[in-house]
Amino acid sequence: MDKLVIEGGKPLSGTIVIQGAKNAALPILAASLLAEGTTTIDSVPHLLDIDVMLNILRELGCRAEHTGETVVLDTTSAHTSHVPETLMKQMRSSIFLMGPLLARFGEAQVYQPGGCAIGERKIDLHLQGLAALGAEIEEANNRIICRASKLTGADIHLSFPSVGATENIMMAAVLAEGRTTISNAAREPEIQDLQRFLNTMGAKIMGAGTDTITIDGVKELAPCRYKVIPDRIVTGTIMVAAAATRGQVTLQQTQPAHLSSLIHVMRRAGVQIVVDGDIIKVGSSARPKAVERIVTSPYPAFPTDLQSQIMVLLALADGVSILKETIFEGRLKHVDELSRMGADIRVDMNAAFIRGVPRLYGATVEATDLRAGAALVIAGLAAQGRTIVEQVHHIDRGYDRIETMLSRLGARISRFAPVPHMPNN
Ligand SMILES: CC(=O)N[C@H]1[C@@H](OP(=O)(O)OP(=O)(O)OC[C@H]2O[C@@H](n3ccc(=O)[nH]c3=O)[C@H](O)[C@@H]2O)O[C@H](CO)[C@@H](O)[C@@H]1O
Ligand SMILES: C=C(OP(=O)(O)O)C(=O)O
Repeated sequence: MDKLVIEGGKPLSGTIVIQGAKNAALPILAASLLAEGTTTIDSVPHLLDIDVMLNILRELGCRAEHTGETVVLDTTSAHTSHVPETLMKQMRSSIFLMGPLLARFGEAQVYQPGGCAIGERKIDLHLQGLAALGAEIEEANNRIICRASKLTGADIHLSFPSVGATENIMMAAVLAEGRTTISNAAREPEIQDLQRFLNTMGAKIMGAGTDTITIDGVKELAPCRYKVIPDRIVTGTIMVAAAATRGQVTLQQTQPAHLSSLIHVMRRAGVQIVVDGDIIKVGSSARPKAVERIVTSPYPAFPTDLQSQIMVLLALADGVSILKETIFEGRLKHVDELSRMGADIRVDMNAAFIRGVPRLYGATVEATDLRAGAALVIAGLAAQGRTIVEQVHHIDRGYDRIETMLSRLGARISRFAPVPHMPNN
């Protein structure tokens, strides 16, 4: 397992171009299955999750090449609706195959998806949505089989605005007969990106970005070329890293409108942020101020995917902050690791009470999930001394070579891969 070794205490400085969004690219790649032929997707980052998605698509019979930031995907010879269990287990986003497979083949044979251990992460809302469109669903042990000789539009109300369920239902409903309306839909920017992509393929979807999405089914979709939006969570991670190290960083090719809640919180913490078109400049020279209360909630509120990163800034702030996680019940595991670095944080139920300390100290810590890992990297950059972050594969799910990106900003960070064992003879 790779490790990151960080010599902390150096302010980040320089300019960085933000990668395409993992959480937009993954459903878009799955949705490409809906059209027969060659679709080209630009701005696709090199991530473990993207590799897994491309391997699943290959297993289904597609041809997929990822060169530079572009994926060329030929879905013509896709021939099976069965996603192997081993690939399903490698990430949560494997569940995105369910809607497109059902719409294209009238059947999807999948398994409970895997992914980071941040909560129970049920898929009941995905299944209820597909059932409302006419799918028959069989569940036995870990296996899920959805079948529908015909999908028919329906009015679907989500009891919670689940991002993945909204996307799966959109992807199944595009080829259904008639109109589907999703109410209490998730409003995340990645849903708007999926709508734009599907409409570029010839779908008729309106309303993404609001809580009501209307999908008028079409007979078929055509392949297209499409560019994925910038990754708002990677943008946010670098913004927090710049502030925590008291550096000056310019982030290019961002979508600042997608980060309003983070910008608001960081400004309350005393960080200077200048927005100019698609550029965000972050600068900080003083100790951050505590922020009384931050609550993670569905977009446009503060994102759960930036909760662990902002905690590092608050751990260094002057005063006491409260950070409440309402989306995933198991997403405060980084607290123990940050405490090993000198942070003073107490957890009560789903709330972290953070008493800021003047400095953190390097330690050997373990990335327990993707964003927890990113937070530990930020903590290591800001800390005095050497930090070793273990279980880096979690971070590789969402950051395209994080050490290369941070080295460009002057960070002292290197990756160490285990030396392969050489037999004596
Ligand atoms: C690939 C991707 O886009 N991942 C994002 C997506 O995950 P994901 O789509 O899995 O997140 P959801 O919005 O579905 O989940 C939010 C909450 O709803 C619950 N739930 C969800 C579905 C369901 O059928 N039943 C159910 O109870 C989950 O357990 C969780 O507590 O949105 C999350 C919330 O913004 C982000 O943290 C993830 O980075
Ligand atoms: C939780 C995340 O991703 P996933 O839904 O793919 O596990 C994330 O991106 O922070």
